[in-house]
Amino acid sequence: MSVAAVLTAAGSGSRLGHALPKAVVPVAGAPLVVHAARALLAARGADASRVVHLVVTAPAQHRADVLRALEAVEAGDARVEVVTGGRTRQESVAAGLAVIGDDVDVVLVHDAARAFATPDLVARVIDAVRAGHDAVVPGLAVVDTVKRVGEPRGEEGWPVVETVPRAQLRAVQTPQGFRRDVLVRAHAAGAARAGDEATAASDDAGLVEDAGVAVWVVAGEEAAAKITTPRDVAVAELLHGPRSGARADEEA
Ligand SMILES: Nc1ccn([C@@H]2O[C@H](COP(=O)(O)OP(=O)(O)OP(=O)(O)O)[C@@H](O)[C@H]2O)c(=O)n1
Ligand SMILES: C[C@](O)(CO)[C@H](O)COP(=O)(O)O
Repeated sequence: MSVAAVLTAAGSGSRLGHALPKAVVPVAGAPLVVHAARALLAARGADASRVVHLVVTAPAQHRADVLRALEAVEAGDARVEVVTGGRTRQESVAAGLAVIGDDVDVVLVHDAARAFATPDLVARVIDAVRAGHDAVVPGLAVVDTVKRVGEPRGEEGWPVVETVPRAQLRAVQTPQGFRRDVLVRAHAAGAARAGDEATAASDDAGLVEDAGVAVWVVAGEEAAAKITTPRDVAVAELLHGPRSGARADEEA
């Protein structure tokens, strides 16, 4: 089974507030995009399938930074390519998808912002597509009670409309995996939404659902949490940085 991946790294990282785009910000010894690329390229499905073509989306003004960062990735015989991303994540994924050949069976879509997702998670997603699911997402059970709210009332707050039964909810992560033809059709059908953050899909599985195709959830992992704010970076440094190993040694 031939697998390609689109690694989204074209966002600005406005909530992180760093001078560089988020994907090239160094965390735990390497830029986020490098950690994410390494996990994708290290993964092996049960039939030894692996990513043979990695397409990374970069901000137009920072293509050179992304290319330079990726020089640190040992790609073996996999092809690594950088394309310019779009105005939204959906547009960026579409730009990546456009350069993937039709000889590819499975496409993974992964966020550089989920830099510490493990190769095991990547392999789990590949295997679920291989097992016959058209679209697969990793998900975690929701630990908070979730309320649906109505329109805000000034600065005061929001009225609660209902409590959503959380046993049925999953917080969805990346990498998400798709049969290539299914993902291409879903992006084509949703293309009119792509240019504006207000209408764009927040994940690729959402586009596939809208196209009437069933989506399957496999177990996600805490390591695949999205790095959005400076606090997330601080947590990632503690969990994955050099001091995390030192602490483990001290405790042993
Ligand atoms: N036009 C865009 C916007 C986002 N992304 C990517 O989509 C992923 C998820 O987006 P998010 O975490 O929201 O990143 P940013 O858009 O960079 O962050 P912010 O919303 O804080 O600006 C990231 O890997 C980001 O690089 C992308 O490739 N193209
Ligand atoms: C794709 C995603 O990571 C799944 O949870 C998420 O929807 C990305 O959202 P963002 O608003 O673009 O960060």
